Amino acid sequence: MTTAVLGGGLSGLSAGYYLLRRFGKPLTIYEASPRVGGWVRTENRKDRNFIFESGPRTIRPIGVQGANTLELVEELQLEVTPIRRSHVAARNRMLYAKGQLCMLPNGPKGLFGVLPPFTKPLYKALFRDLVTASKKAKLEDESIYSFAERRFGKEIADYAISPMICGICAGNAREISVRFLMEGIFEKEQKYGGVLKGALLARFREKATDPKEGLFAQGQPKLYAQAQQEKWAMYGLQGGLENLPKAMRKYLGERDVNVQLSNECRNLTFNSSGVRMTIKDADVPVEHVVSSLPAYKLAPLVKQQHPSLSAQLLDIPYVDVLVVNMQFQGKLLKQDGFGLLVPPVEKLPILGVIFDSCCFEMGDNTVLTVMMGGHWFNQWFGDRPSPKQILDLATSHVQKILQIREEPKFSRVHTLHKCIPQYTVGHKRRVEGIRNYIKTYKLPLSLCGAAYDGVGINDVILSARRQVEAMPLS
Ligand SMILES: Cc1cc2nc3c(=O)[nH]c(=O)nc-3n(C[C@H](O)[C@H](O)[C@H](O)COP(=O)(O)OP(=O)(O)OC[C@H]3O[C@@H](n4cnc5c(N)ncnc54)[C@H](O)[C@@H]3O)c2cc1C
Ligand SMILES: C=CC1=C(C)c2cc3[nH]c(cc4nc(cc5[nH]c(cc1n2)c(C)c5CCC(=O)O)C(CCC(=O)O)=C4C)c(C)c3C=C
Repeated sequence: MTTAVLGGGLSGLSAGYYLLRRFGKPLTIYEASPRVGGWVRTENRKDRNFIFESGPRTIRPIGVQGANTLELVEELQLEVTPIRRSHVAARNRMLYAKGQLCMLPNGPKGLFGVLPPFTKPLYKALFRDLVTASKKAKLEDESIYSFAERRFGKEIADYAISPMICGICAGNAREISVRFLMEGIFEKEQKYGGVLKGALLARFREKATDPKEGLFAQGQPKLYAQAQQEKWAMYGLQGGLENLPKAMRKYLGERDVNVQLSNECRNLTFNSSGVRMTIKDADVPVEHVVSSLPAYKLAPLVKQQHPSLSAQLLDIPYVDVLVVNMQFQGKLLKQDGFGLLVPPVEKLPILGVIFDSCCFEMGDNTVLTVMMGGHWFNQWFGDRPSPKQILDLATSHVQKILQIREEPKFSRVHTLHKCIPQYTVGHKRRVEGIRNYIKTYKLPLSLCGAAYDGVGINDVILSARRQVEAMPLS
């Protein structure tokens, strides 16, 4: 079967990897830009011993998705930098709220004291869940904010859940589906009438299944076993995360997979023998296409023949994020940790700050990444400030919150346009609708990537694998 992949981000490269494994060649990956990696981008300042990441920097080694990525990392022989659960970056996560830096609890003891910004011990929120009956009418979906408020109260929704949503999709918890992060918890709550009740009763009443079953023919990946044994909370890659797409490109290239850079796909026409792709201005026929493109980029390609599919794809919204990387000379942080998030109720123009030089060894440097915008991009940055204004805003907030007097020695400002999809209420149904359309019209098209099955690195790699494995063999 002749296959093509659209997009050379992590999901497209993964689709290439799994297609090669399942179907062999011929296989071509078309990438619009002159590089692979999509949002994964590292600036490695070897001369000064620090790294700037404008996209992701860590991966979680958890669950089936985590094991799957580690299998790939092992196959590519990449050098990982584990962050163990005992590491300060895994233990210390902070909020900036009510004018102060607040450490989030990192163990059961933290449930019993009153920890700012919360005004009551957290066990009371759990008690509330235990004694609050669920609504009689079962819900298909709701926002993660309304779920958290309903079960645990407004304070948890404002100061725990809302910042967490900012730190994963730069989104507004009042719009994001509870199924995005808490599908299992939500379903048990609906079934058993409470989160704690659900967790306890499901233990006795439901048979546990191993979601990894069937995924690893030769047993679970060695690196995954090592991560579990050594209690990794997350990991990065030596030299930065961009080494992952670079290594994938090299691996595919060495096996004669054609990775065509600066080759944008401009149209797709489906016919009885497959698909005709318009790549730049040339017509290229293939039997099956795997698209890893953001949904809003795929929409115009199918609009002519399938306007309804195109409209459904456009129903998946995206947000813009501003990323400001800064390097300071010397160790300047008073409190080490992964970083801080700013709850949206604080109404500040920053979403949070990541303490890169605490997560990874960067010599005598303090490296920070400030993230801004997301759901609130237009509210704060609608009049398109200059990079200098953005840098000044980020610097002044870092100086105030972290009590740093210095100016950054090096900095970078990136505007990431439509970089992260928003799984708003009803997302799961929306994706089912899109995939059902493709099935009904028997289109030789598979969809993977951040738009559909999860926004993290692990999710997009597994999404590619599952889509390739679901393709018919001929
Ligand atoms: C600021 C930020 C921080 C993040 N942090 C983390 C983190 O810490 N951990 C984590 O797990 N995940 C993180 N993520 C998420 C992670 O980066 C994404 O899950 C992942 O990069 C998405 O990969 P993708 O291949 O699905 O999409 P993309 O990276 O968007 O790749 C799509 C590719 O398609 C190409 N393309 C577009 N149109 C066309 C066309 N018409 N023809 C051909 N090619 C085209 C694009 O140029 C691009 O290369 C973060 C994301 C952002 C934005
Ligand atoms: C502490 C500050 C953080 C900021 C600021 C932040 C911004 C930010 N993150 C994403 C996208 C993702 N982040 C992911 C993981 C992740 N992010 C943080 C913290 C901040 N993120 C942490 C501690 C983690 C690790 C998760 C954990 O261990 O609990 C992920 C992957 C999620 C997954 O399922 O693995 C994504 C995706 C954006 C877009 C963003 C911009 C504001």
